[in-house]
Amino acid sequence: MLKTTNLTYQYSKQERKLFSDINLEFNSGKVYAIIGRSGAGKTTFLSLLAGLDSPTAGKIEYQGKDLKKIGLSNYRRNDTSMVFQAYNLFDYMTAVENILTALDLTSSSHRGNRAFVLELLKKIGIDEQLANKKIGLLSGGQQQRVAIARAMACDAKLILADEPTGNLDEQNTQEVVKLLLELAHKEQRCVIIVTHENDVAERCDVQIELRKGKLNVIEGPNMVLKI
Ligand SMILES: Nc1ncnc2c1ncn2[C@@H]1O[C@H](COP(=O)(O)OP(=O)(O)OP(=O)(O)O)[C@@H](O)[C@H]1O
Repeated sequence: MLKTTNLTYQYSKQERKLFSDINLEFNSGKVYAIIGRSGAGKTTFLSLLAGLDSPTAGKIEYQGKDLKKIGLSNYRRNDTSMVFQAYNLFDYMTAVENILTALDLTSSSHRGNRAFVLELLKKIGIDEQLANKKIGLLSGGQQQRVAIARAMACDAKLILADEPTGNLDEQNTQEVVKLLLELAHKEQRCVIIVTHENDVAERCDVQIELRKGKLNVIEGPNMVLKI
């Protein structure tokens, strides 16, 4: 679904290359965890996959088409959905309004469908009363679930999340990971997350470790492929 070829990035000519010649494929139906030390370049790597920035060299293809050809803003709008650690929800809107607003920006068949949004929120444990509260009145875990529901509501096949459990307690972390796994396994989406939490990474289908500008792929228990 998403493929990188010789992907290389450096912030500027004066800086060292953060990573180089990364060749990877991401497929639907799986959750990928990008792991590595602080400063290894995880967020930068994710932002390239999300079409927020362009590679210094190499390319990224989505369903066989270069992101440059698709156009980064088209790609972001139609094919991806991002879940940020800081949720990126509008405080002055309710949970339902946040998702309806996000849907308005897409070509989803669910645009304007309040009942659909309420049903989706209910599915992930946000009842109608909570769904109609202003976002600022919800807990961190509830807000993160709303952010995930927003990604679920949009039809994007690719869901990218930067530290989606970064500031959640153990129970909420488990629930959010379960939701992300369901998105991949039940809805055949491709989910790519950055995480520094080992127990979260271990529950994902594939772990990708970014280290010294190269990647190690760990698929399944104890299987390490060096590329
Ligand atoms: N806009 C920028 N300009 C120059 N250098 C940057 C910029 N953003 C990040 N960097 C540097 O690039 C390196 C990788 O940053 P990045 O945020 O991708 O790492 P990370 O692995 O996600 O780290 P963390 O786990 O701490 O969030 C760091 O050394 C960082 O200082």
